[in-house]
Amino acid sequence: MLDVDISLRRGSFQLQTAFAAPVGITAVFGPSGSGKTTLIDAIAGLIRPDAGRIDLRDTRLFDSAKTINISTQNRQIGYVFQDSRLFPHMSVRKNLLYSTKFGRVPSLDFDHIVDLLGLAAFLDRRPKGLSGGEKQRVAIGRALLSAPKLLLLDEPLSALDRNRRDSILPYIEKMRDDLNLPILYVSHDVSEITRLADMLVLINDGVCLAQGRTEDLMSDPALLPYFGLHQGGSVLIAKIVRHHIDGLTELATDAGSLFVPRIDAVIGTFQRLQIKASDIILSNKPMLGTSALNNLQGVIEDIHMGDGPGVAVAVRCNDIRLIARLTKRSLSSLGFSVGSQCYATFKSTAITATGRAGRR
Ligand SMILES: Nc1ncnc2c1ncn2[C@@H]1O[C@H](COP(=O)(O)OP(=O)(O)OP(=O)(O)O)[C@@H](O)[C@H]1O
Repeated sequence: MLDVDISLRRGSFQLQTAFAAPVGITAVFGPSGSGKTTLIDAIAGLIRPDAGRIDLRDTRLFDSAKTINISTQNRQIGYVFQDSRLFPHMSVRKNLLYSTKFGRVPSLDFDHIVDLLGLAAFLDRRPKGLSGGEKQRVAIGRALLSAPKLLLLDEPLSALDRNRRDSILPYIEKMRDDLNLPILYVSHDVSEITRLADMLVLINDGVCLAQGRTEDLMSDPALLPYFGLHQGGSVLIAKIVRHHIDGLTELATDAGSLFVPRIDAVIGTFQRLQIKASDIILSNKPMLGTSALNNLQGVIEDIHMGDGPGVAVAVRCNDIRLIARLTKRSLSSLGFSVGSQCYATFKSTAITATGRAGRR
C-alpha cells in the first residue's frame, strides 16, 4: 500500500494531494497540466515536497515534520517514462538486468518477467531494432527486475499508435493480475483507465478531486464532465455465460443478463465492460418493441445538473450503478427525481468489452 499526503509549489503551480494506492493498478487521471507527473516525481524522490509524508508499505519515504527524505535510489520504486529510456549500447538482456549491477537482487524471477512481458524473442537484440511497444515492454521489465515495492508508469503508451498500444495492454493486464504490487499508472486516456485501473485518483489543478474504485468514480454523475461527456460511462464487471450461435455473447450481471457482440473470452471468466452515458435511454415504463437488446430495471440514485441542457443521472440496478446522460427537458417530462423507478435501455453495440477483469 502506498499512502501519500503532500503539498508542493513549482512556480505558480500548487500541488496538494492525499490518496492511497493498494496492490493493483491505481490510475492517476487528469487533464494536461493537472500535476500528474509532478505527483509521481515527488513519490519517486525526484522532487522534494514542501510538506507532508509518503509511506510505502511499512517504510516512511518522506516526512517533512521528521526531516525524513529517502533518496531516489533507496526508495525501491520502479519508474517507466513515456519514452522507454533504454541503454542503446546494451542488449535487452543487459538492460533488464541493469539494476543487478548495483547489487539489487530482483524479487521477481528473470524468466517469469521475460515470459510475462513476452521478451524471450529479443533478449540478445539491442533496443534500436525494437518497435516502440516492444521497447516499453522492456522498460517495464527492467523496472520490475529492480526489486520494486511500487511501480510508477507515466503515460507509458502515449508515444505509441493505437495498434501498438492495443498490443501492449494485455501484458499490462497480466502484470496487474499476476504481481502483488501497487502500480500507479498516469494517464489521460479514458479507454486505458476503464480497461486497466482497479482504482482511480482524479486530479485537477493539483488537487485530488476524488479517489476510489474505478466502477464508483466512473458512474458518479458529478464526475462525468472530467471523464468527458462522450467518453464517460459506467464500468462494470460481468461473467461470460454463453456464446450464442447468432454471434452474441450473453453476460451475467447482478442486475440481469446483457447481450453483446461476440467477445472472445472463455465461459465462466469475468470481463470489464464500459457503457457510455450517452448510449443509455431512460424510460419510466418498460420499453417494448425496440430493437435494443438490453433492458435493466433500476432506481434513480443521483442527479447532477450540467451547465447546459444536459443532466447526468445515476441509476442503481442492484449491485450495478449505470450512468446516463439525458436532457433536462426529458428529465422533467418523465417526472424523474431521486428514488424514481426507471428502465435503462441500450443496444448490444453500446457495450464495450474493455478487457479481462483483474483481482477482486
Ligand atoms: N520546474 C517547473 N517549474 C515551474 N512549474 C512547473 C515545473 N514543472 C512543472 N510545472 C508546472 O506544473 C504544472 C503541472 O505539470 P505536470 O507536468 O505535473 O502536469 P501533468 O498533469 O503531468 O501534465 P501532462 O499530462 O501534460 O504531462 C504545470 O502547470 C507545469 O507547467
